[in-house]
Amino acid sequence: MTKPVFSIQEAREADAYTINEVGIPSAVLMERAALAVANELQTNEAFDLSKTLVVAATGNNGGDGLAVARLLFVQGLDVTVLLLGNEAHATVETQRQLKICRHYRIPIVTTIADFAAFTTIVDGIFGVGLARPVEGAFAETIQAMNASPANIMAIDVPSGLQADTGEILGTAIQAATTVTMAARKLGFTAKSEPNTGHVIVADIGVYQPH
Ligand SMILES: NC(=O)C1=CN([C@@H]2O[C@H](COP(=O)(O)OP(=O)(O)OC[C@H]3O[C@@H](n4cnc5c(N)ncnc54)[C@H](O)[C@@H]3O)[C@@H](O)[C@H]2O)[C@H](O)CC1
Ligand SMILES: [K+]
Repeated sequence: MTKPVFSIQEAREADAYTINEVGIPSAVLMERAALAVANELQTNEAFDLSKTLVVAATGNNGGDGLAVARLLFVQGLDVTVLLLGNEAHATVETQRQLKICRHYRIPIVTTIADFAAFTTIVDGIFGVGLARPVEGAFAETIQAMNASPANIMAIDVPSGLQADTGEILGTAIQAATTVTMAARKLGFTAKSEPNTGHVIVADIGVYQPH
């Protein structure tokens, strides 16, 4: 039986158990995570998908974001990817998703002049891997995303929120909706509602060891 709320540790253990013991490839988990996010974007009327920006960093949260961008793109939707961080540091799964986005020639940029030009923004910057206060270009990007009129969809954790404590590490995304994988996170309390927005738990086939 899987607990309804995970700590970061439990999320990582469940992820590792599913991949290494159950044998479901991490790429499958990433695809299921992306499908859950893309489905919510396409069925929730709060999200106007006329012009979507997916902001991705180089961890697996970014990989989820890149897969979301591709899923929207193949539906004929107008999608742009803003890639943050050093691509050379990207995880294996995120490198795979970058390659797929490039196959489809999805626009991938490293700067955005006007975030207000977008009707929906997807936050694929940091998930449970947030390890220190957000600074520099990452902080500026989060602040520009929050300042835009677009509704924000956060993937797994609103970036900048510490998923165990609900603490804001420097600055954090203010999402309309967060689609979180496998279980709510400990830090998703009433106090962090301005950052998480409405929380949806996606069953992506990740369960705790039993
Ligand atoms: N739970 C599941 O079963 C699944 C989760 N998925 C997604 O994977 C992320 C976790 O991915 P991970 O690579 O561990 O880390 P993140 O992408 O969250 O980000 C960490 C990344 O960013 C760097 N970093 C951390 N803090 C900072 C900072 N303050 N400034 C700059 N850079 C920072 C760090 O070095 C890492 O590179 C999870 O949230 C889900 O979205 C799977 O895709 C599907 C299954
Ligand atoms: K995120």
